[in-house]
Amino acid sequence: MAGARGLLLHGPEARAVAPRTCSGMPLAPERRQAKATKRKHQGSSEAPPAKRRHETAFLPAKKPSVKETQRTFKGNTQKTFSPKKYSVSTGGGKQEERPCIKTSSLFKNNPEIPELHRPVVKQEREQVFTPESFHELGLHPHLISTITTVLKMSSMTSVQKQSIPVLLEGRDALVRSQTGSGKTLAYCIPVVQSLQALKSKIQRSDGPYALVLVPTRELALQSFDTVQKLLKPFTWIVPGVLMGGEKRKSEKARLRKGINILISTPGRLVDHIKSTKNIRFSRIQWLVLDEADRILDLGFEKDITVILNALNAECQKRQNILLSATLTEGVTRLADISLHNPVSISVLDKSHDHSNTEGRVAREVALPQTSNERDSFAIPESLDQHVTLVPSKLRLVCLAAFVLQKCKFEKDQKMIIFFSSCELVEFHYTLFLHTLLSSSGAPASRQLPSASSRLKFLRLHGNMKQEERTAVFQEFSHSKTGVLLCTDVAARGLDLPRVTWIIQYSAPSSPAEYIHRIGRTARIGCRGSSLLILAPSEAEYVNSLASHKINVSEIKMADILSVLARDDGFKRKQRGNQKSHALGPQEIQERATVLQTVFEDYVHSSKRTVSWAKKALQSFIRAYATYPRELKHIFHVRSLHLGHVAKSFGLRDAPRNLCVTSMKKRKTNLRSIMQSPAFCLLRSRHTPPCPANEVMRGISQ
Ligand SMILES: Nc1ncnc2c1ncn2[C@@H]1O[C@H](COP(=O)(O)OP(=O)(O)OP(=O)(O)O)[C@@H](O)[C@H]1O
Repeated sequence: MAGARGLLLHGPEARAVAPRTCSGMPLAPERRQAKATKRKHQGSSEAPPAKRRHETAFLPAKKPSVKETQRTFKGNTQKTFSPKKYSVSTGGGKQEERPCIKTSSLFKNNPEIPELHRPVVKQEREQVFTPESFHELGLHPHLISTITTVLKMSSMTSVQKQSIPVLLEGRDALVRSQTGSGKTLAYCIPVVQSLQALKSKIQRSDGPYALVLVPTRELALQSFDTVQKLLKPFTWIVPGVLMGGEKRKSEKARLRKGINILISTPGRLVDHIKSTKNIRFSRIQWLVLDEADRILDLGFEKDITVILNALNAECQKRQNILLSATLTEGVTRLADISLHNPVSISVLDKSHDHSNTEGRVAREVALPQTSNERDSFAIPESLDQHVTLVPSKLRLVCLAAFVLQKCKFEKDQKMIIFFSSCELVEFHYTLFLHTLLSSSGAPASRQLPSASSRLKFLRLHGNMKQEERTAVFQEFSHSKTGVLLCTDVAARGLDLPRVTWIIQYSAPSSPAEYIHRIGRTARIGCRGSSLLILAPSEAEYVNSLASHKINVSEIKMADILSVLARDDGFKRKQRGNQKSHALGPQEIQERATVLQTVFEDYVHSSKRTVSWAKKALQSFIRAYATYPRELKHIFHVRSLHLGHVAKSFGLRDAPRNLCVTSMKKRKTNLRSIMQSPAFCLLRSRHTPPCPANEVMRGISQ
């Protein structure tokens, strides 16, 4: 079984992997194929020799010769440990004798890790700060004092220096600058400056003068917070946020009272446009689309059209701004229809092209039309990007070792780990909570992550209730340390201070996604690092990144695993007077096996946990099948070795009856379902919209 791939799913298991909406509801009943058909092996660099078929077999119960007990990382609970034979117990410390299991070796029959011949490319650079202060902009003195005393900022960033005067002149603009370069204030300052200066003083009951659209709820909250701070001296201007997750009734009540600067996710606004009579746009002077390309990615294009039509019906003249760190063809199209004679602002440091000129700011009138202009991205200079190649079997231990290395042995580390689906986030979050926390001195399972002072896990994804999402966002934001496991819901625009590491455990599906994920660190000139974890068969992705002027340097898997040598909690118990090995590769491998065993113990502690791990594996495969066509030669389900991937879910054997063969059909079905009016209505009523790709990958807002 370990070698079986591409098996069909049917019955209850098929329902378990049926594509879901953000709230976890099945999108539509789909016809399942009645018969299971096995796919033949196809050549792949992940395919190990035939021997592997015998590796992961459940053996009949056999009395262990030496009494063995559960391992935790503390290293003092176990009596003996054998990587081949051991008993299983629950993560909560309750011992439970199980049949003796024979596990496959983590380090045998893995595909070879290829040498990475990465092309070194010259990355685009932007200068973050300028020497100029906000005083030079001619802003209201109270606004300046708010910026300097409340926000504690003195000099402008490049994008602010370039955008604010243009926007104060009344021009439309398409603004592109690297992540964490201060784009939010680049539009908030001119909006507040112009609204406070209006001759007839704004009344709350006037309704919106400015409308800011953002793709996610967390970003809506964050932008609202910034606007609120800037408005401190101008108490007559009222900001407000609409973002779903809150009762529509209370949002309606706030709209009725009046909101002058309205920040919203597109879906929720459309909802109100259709159902709330109190929403008026006759006074709108500003329309801002922040993270414009993401708004389109998430399938909000229709919603944007509804909003533009509603605005145009009531007011013709307004200033429009589109902002993002990355631009897509869709944004250029959107710019064409929503911007009037715009200025295109791009903050690229061209000093390496013009040896005697300083980093300068490009202020172009023409919008970037060619894919070349769009496809190369500036990355903060203070961001060190890494990649590591890890065979599928070793992915989980490698991730855990990296987390332990940073968060247990180094000070003040704050990390975000990106996964491709809500299910994957939930799985790894729960697994780490029940296994890794016990190693750091916390009283084992059923403990809230915050119970451990050394390791703290949080998670954020679209299947969570809004109150929980907000609480996690706030907690991680204010925390000095911790590990946030999340979907791409946290990839855009979120300004989470002091994040030191970004891990991409699931590779992104586009360079833009890559840029935004890593952009959660190294913000506003701070230092930060990122690590992309790839399988050996995915090594070519490094070249794909290089074609977008993205440079990554390699960290060897062995170096990541070597951290296990620092913690005797992973040590294999020696029998009798047996001398401990020197901490060479052999000992590291043994310790990695101990770590893997802890995961497997937890996963196999009950039928429920096994089935939960299988569902997570299904979600992984489903997500893997949805990489865009241009990346399919790198990420193709056929190159996955199911038995090996299963191991990275703590499963000792490749589950039967997993289906990946009907993905294509399902994808088509999903697209048509999502485009149907019924689905649009459903998603606007119950959930924020997800693009077809994201629903299929299980990602939701
Ligand atoms: N002039 C400034 N001086 C110091 N800090 C600033 C300045 N402008 C903005 N910041 C801070 O920089 C951080 C990043 O700003 P912001 O979130 O606006 O970046 P961004 O360009 O929108 O990033 P992304 O593309 O990821 O959305 C914020 O914490 C913000 O408060």
